[in-house]
Amino acid sequence: MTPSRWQIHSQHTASFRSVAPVLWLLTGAAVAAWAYFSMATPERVRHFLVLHQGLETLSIVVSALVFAVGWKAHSINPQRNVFILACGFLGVALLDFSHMLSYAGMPDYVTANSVAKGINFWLPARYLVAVSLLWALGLHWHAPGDSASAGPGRFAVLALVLGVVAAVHVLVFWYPHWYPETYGSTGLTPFKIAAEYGVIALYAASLALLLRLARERTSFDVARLFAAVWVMALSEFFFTFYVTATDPFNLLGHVYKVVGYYYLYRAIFVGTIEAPYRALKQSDKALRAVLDAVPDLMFEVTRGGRYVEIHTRQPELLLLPAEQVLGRTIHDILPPQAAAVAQRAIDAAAEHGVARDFQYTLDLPDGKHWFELSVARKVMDEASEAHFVVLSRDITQRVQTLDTLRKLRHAVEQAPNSIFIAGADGNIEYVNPAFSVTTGYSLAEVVGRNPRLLSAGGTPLSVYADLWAHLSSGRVWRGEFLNRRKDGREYYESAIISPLHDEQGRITHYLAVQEDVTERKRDEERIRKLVNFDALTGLPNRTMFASRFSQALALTQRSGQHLALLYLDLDHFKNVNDSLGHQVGDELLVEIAHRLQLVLREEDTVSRPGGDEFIIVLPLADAQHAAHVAESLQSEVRRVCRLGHHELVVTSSIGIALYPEDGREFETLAQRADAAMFRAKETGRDTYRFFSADMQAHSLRVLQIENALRSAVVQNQLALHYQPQIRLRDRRLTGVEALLRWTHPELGLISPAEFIPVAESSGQILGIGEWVLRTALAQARAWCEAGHTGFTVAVNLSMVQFRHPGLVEMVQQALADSGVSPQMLELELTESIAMDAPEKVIAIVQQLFDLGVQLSIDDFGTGYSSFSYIQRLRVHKLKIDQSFVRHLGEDGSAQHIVRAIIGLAQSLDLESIAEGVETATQCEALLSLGCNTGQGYYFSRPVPAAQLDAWMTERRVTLV
Ligand SMILES: Nc1nc2c(ncn2[C@@H]2O[C@H](COP(=O)(O)O[C@H]3[C@@H](O)[C@H](n4cnc5c(=O)[nH]c(N)nc54)O[C@@H]3COP(=O)(O)O)[C@@H](O)[C@H]2O)c(=O)[nH]1
Repeated sequence: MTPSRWQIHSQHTASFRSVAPVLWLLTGAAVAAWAYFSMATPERVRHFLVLHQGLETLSIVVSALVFAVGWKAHSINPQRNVFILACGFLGVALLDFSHMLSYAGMPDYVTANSVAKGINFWLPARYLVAVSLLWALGLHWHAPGDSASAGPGRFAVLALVLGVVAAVHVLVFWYPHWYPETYGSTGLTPFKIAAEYGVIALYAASLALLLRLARERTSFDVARLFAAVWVMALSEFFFTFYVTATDPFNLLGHVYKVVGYYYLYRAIFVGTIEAPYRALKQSDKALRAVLDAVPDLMFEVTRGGRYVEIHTRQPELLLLPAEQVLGRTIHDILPPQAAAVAQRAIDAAAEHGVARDFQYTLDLPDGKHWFELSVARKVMDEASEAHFVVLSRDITQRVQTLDTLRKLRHAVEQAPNSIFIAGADGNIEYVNPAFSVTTGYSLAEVVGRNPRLLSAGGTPLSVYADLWAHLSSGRVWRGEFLNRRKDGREYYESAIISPLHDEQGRITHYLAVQEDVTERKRDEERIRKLVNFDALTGLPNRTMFASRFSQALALTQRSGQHLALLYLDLDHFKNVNDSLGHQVGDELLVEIAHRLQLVLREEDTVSRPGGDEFIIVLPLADAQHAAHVAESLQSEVRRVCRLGHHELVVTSSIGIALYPEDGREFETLAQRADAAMFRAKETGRDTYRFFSADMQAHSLRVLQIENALRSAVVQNQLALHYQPQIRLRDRRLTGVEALLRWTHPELGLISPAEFIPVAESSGQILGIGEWVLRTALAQARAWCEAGHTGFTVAVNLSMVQFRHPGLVEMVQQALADSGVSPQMLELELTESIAMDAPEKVIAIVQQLFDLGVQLSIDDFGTGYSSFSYIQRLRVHKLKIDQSFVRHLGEDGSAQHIVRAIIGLAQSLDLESIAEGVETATQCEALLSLGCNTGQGYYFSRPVPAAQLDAWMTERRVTLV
């Protein structure tokens, strides 16, 4: 900061403060003395001469000291100002000495003494002081230690001063008349007074220079010099007042002169002697502080490693106390390995001047420490033995930190996750190898670039907004980006980005740890699809459909409208599977699923709960809309499907249930749509049906039967009736068919056509079927034992029984248990059984055949079995379905079918039997067509075994 015009530099403030009181006092005293002695004629001072001589001697001594100090200081701190003052004061001392010897009252000094002679030496002395001061102050003051600026040398100045002094002496001794009169009979002459004022004027000029210098930093004590000049100026005033040479003004002037000289001496002494020493002390202190601040162990050793000096602030790092180390060598103190390293460092320093980075370890009480040596040869004179300054730095923490950093670097470089570090400006500064592997960009390619170069453009802007909101507030961000590799491939990356802070808490970098999660996302998507979608068709599965249904229901409920649930089942899909294989069946399902979706709106959902069934929810749909959609779906399904080289036409049956009329929750609506779909099947297929009240009643009835059936066997509610099978040619009895009858105490007689399907769907048919077989065999045994043989007892096998793996064993066991000959047992398989899994069926039929039982295919003509397939089935009879027999005689087509079946049986060498024969016409027609056997009400209704005996007797039916 630049001080204001009059402001004293801070360097001088304290010094000025210390001299100010003295100056005020002396000035005040001078004014007071002047006032006091001016009022009355001052009296002569007693013993003036003694006092004068004493004061002069004092001032001569001080002047001599100024010279001595100033002259001698030149060798320490050469300053021209100082030696000018010193030389000046030598002259002053000599002139004052002559002034003292010339004083009146003293023995004559070369020539006769007088007051005037004393003044003649006095005045040149004063001018010499004033001029020396002005000259010295006018020069630039150098800092201690600087060499003197160019100009006359100190001997030249000394010679000049001595010359002036000599000239003054010559003038005063031998040419006093050249000198104007300075003292007369009335005291001081005007010349003398004017000369004194001239000195005062020179002092004033010096004071002005000093005030100017006080505003700057200087190498000398401005305040004391100012005090010296000020007091000397006061002294000069006294010398203008006195009348007689012995009055008080004269004495006071000498006193002030001595004080002034003292201040001058102090200023010179402080500036030249004290200041350099103080500076030296200061620098020594600073050096020591620097040494103390050095954190390292510092040794001075010889070439051989002998310790000469030790300096440390951490004595605990020394292996021994310093006093025990000094005088010994590194080989005495350090372990051999460390000593060898230290010696190598010293040798290297001896050769090159400096040696660095020599490391060794020491086992200290608190563990292993690493030290690093720096050695420098100490510059000494040639003759002395070479010394070396050794700095031993404990780098344990640095080594450990470097070790940690190395591990961290390896961890980052070998991390499987891609990592990058960006600066505060967001530009990349570092990427690890995994980053390059993932992105395809090398470190050099991305350094200085913004990470947005990876963006594939698909990440929502809100993700970036959230990212920067987190980072700018110093928080960690976790999220996902859709990025693009260098080769253009897109990938998903999950990222954790953290801001890195410096000690002041400012964000300096960003650290991103990222992972390519593309595969994981694909897996998740696959799992999501597996969990929620049908693997074959890609349609929502049951779980997903339930969720979509809930949404649709909620939407419908909010709007107060209707919702439709449709159950669609493909008609005779099984035939496709069986005849063309499951591959084609699957392709057909995929195609149908696709077609269904084409018909539906975006808000509609279709699902495949299994097999060839599809369930569809239509939110905000009334009956009319549902019917319209059902028709569209059916016509879309009905279109020809081209699957490979196959051309298929399939139809579908649809059941429809409406919310809220038919139910309020999914289960109820699904059950009712299913019931409606069955009704559609029953009513000829390729149609749709809405759920109705009678279907509801039917469902309840099914439930009732299912429950009641569970106790039917144990409660003895079941019975078998037998219907005769008559050979048409001779009306002989060839067999009987066992037909199940169930009489429930409350529900009454229930037809097997009603309860057998319920027993099948509830799984109870297995137990019931076995009961039928064993009961029929028991009856057969009874007939055998009664002598009625030569006919078969036919038992119906349900599809569920046939599929059961233990069927053959069960039949075998029942036969064995009954003791009935297998030939007497006939098992009726429906044509639909025969169509199920052909190879498996052929195998089971073969096993049953091998048991020796008779086998017939029931309801023949209603299925789709081919000639080649029937040929491979080891059966004995084809049983013509009663629907064809019923229309014999009235319907030409029925006759053709019956003829065809009989022809097929004949060609395969099988028996043919017609069921449902109710009239003689039918009987005749069958006979004429070549049918072997008939069964029907025309011969007999199914009757209990006891009645059958009576019937045989009554109708005189004979056994074969
Ligand atoms: N798995 C089992 N199925 C069985 C068993 N018992 C019967 N059934 C099957 O139930 C269906 C209905 O049987 P049912 O009411 O007994 O009807 C049979 C005859 O009564 C009836 N029939 C016989 N003759 C005539 C006739 O002249 N007119 C006429 N309208 N109906 C007649 O036909 C049924 C015989 O059927 P089928 O077995 O195909 O020969 C029926 O499908 C039975 O198979 C059983 O124990 N197990």
